[in-house]
Amino acid sequence: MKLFSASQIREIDQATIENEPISSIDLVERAASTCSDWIIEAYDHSVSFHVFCGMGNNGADGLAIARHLALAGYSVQVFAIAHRSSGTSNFTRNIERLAEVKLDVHYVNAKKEMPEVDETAVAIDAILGIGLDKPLRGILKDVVQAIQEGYDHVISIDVPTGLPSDLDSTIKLSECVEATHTLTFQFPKLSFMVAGLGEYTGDVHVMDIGLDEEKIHDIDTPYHLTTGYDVVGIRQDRKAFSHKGDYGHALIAAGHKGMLGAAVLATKACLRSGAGLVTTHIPSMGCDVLQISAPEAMVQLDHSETSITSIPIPKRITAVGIGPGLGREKSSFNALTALLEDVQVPLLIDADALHLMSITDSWSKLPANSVLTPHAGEFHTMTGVEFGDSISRLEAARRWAKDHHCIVLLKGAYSAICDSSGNVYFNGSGHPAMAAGGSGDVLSGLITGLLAQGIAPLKAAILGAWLHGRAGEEVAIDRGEHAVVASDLIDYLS
Ligand SMILES: NC(=O)C1=CN([C@@H]2O[C@H](COP(=O)(O)OP(=O)(O)OC[C@H]3O[C@@H](n4cnc5c(N)ncnc54)[C@H](O)[C@@H]3O)[C@@H](O)[C@H]2O)[C@@H](O)CC1
Ligand SMILES: Nc1ncnc2c1ncn2[C@@H]1O[C@H](COP(=O)(O)OP(=O)(O)O)[C@@H](O)[C@H]1O
Ligand SMILES: [K+]
Repeated sequence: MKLFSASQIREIDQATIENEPISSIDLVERAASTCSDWIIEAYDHSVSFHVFCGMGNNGADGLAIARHLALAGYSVQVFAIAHRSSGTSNFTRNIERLAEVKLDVHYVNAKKEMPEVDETAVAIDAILGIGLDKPLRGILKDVVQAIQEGYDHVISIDVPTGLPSDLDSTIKLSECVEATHTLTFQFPKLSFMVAGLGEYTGDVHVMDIGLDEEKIHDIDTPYHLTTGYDVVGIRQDRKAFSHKGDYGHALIAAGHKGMLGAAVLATKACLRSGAGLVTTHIPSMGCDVLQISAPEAMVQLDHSETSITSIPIPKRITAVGIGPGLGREKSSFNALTALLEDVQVPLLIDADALHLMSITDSWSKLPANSVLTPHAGEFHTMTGVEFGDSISRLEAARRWAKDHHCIVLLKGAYSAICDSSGNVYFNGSGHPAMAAGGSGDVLSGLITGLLAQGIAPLKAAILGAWLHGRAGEEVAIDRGEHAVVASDLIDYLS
């Protein structure tokens, strides 16, 4: 799915109005009825809705939603926030239409005019959407604060009020509605994808409002969100007369004393990727551990008992993954450097291997099209980008992928897969249950196995991240989000 900036979304809105054709007021009506349908499905009549509306089109959506909910028999109160002297024509027309359901509008000019809140009240935030063009001040700031303080449950329409939609917005986040649900029109907004901003949306629900498909197709954007639809066909169905040799042979180089579990996790995930054969190179002390926990894998033992010191590449290997639990010893660095010179097949670099390359500044040796899978900490070591600044981190990852002709899979809640042409594919699956040690080892084993099957590096990264996240979602349902460990993810790979 393509993701767009606020100005591109306006262009698509406009194209819809002109080409369908549909009037702006009818488009607002369509947007509002998709939201009210969703709300009616999700809430019974024991709740009462306090609908807060700005004076632009987001507010117009709110007024129309209020009308639909009143028609459906809900208790509804409507509050218009007087942040400017007059509303848009869509706003004014929807104010008039409230008379059809005998709803009054309460204009809020000061915080003290906010309603009393009881435990049945659910706030609907239709104050500002993609039109946010400056930080909230005055009455807007006060109202957002009052919503934050007063309501446990908030449904934001399109965008939580106060949240910039774009990644390059110059508006510093100050006051912002923290939504329970965000009903967003047609596309999640770019800011939803990054830490520090995405937290404000709560659960995101995409409302299809039938925007112009041709325009969506024609407008270029570097940003994409992977959905189940996007990964269909990346991995081919297995052929009836195929054999293991048809599905590649992966080499995993992982583990040192005290971190052999990382090698086990990566190996088991690689086996579950569909790769025909998996060989794991480990320190010799790991032999029994690996053979018992992953009997399907072949083991190649290092001369060293406790760490990896050289990595011969067996014949007919079709992809190599290096890094999980590798350790940071000089001898392992030497093994890594020799591997970089020898390797002729797709390569994935993760974890300690990324660290070793960073502290020795060995990036010039990186083979083109390699897949790197850093988390924020590893990416900080690679580039020096501050840990807390998710937008700069994303930009730096895009630059890095371009400069080094590689794929950077920046891990996080919406992992960002950056390619060498500047595209970013956010991963749309996943669950916070996955925020636990070893999850990343599973991902790197899985992607290595996909590379081994001949899937191109970008597609392997996209599919691997998707399957990994789906496993997290499924296991969180079955085990409960607190009890998930990385091994569980392997059991749920499909
Ligand atoms: N254009 C269309 O036909 C559609 C628009 N839709 C809705 O329209 C919204 C966008 O509408 P608008 O462009 O009217 O913008 P908003 O309703 O988001 O904002 C209204 C106006 O408030 C002002 N404003 C922004 N930030 C402010 C601040 N911090 N302090 C004071 N004033 C501020 C701006 O002048 C802005 O244009 C979308 O988010 C969506 O909810 C949907 O109904 C779908 C169709
Ligand atoms: N809140 C979250 N939501 C979705 N996925 C997450 C979340 N937190 C972590 N993950 C995923 O879990 C994995 C964690 O990887 P990583 O931090 O490298 O773990 P480790 O180093 O312990 O193996 C990544 O793939 C990341 O995308
Ligand atoms: K809003």
